[in-house]
Amino acid sequence: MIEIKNLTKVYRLNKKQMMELKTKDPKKTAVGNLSFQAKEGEIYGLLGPNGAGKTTTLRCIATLIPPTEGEIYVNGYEVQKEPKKVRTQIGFLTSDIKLDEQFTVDYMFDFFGRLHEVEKDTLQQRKEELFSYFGIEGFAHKQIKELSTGMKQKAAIAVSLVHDPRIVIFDEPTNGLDIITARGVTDYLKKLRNEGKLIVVSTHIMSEAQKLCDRIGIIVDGEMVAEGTVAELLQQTGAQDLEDAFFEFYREKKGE
Ligand SMILES: Nc1ncnc2c1ncn2[C@@H]1O[C@H](COP(=O)(O)OP(=O)(O)OP(=O)(O)O)[C@@H](O)[C@H]1O
Repeated sequence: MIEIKNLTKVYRLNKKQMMELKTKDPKKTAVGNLSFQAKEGEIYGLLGPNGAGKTTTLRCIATLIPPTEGEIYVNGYEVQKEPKKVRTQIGFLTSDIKLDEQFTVDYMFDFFGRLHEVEKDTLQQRKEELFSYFGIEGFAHKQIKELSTGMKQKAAIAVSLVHDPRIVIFDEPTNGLDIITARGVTDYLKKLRNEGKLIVVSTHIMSEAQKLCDRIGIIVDGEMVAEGTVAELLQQTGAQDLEDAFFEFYREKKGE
């Protein structure tokens, strides 16, 4: 289970960033007072436009950056107090993941398996399962720098799942993938959910959120503006689909 209580993340901007944003304020609040819970057996989606604060929230959950204020509990472990314990519970994937270019997928999988102290036979079994599911066998022994974007993404997904985490956090899981590979990824996330795991994804693709997520939190300007199942969000707005519902919440937040 993930519990987020009043998460606020403020970035300190450098001079270049201040110039780019045309601001004199050296602080940027990316996420403000955000709270939500997500449980095992569901796919929870953070839905929001570019710059809404989705990646920042996921990175705080994954212990990659510290919250400025608030608390995040991952299966009872607080991210700032017990980050190592939190990392044993989660698999984190982001589309800008850096896999070492000169190594092979096979090597990276074994390397991360050892890092997570996965027992040798279990590691082999998981490798066979994941490589077969994502069609990685054909390029498992190629250097990462030789792979296409989609191949790299598949490799990154397999590596992030090496320790069979109870919670899977994917930042824009289908980013850069063709429709067939994207379907393979979303089907796999559903399979994990059906096995009782908790999946948290971020997306700005309405159709993906509508089809994939059991519950959705809509984020605008770092704040949660609505939360619920697709049916609940449609009911709250009287909209026909998630895109229309999103615009209702968006306009309300922006005072339009
Ligand atoms: N390292 C950083 N330093 C300064 N500002 C940042 C930093 N990272 C993100 N931001 C700013 O914080 C805000 C939220 O960014 P974030 O990447 O979390 O949004 P997002 O919802 O994931 O957007 P996208 O869909 O474009 O990936 C944006 O205004 C962004 O410019």
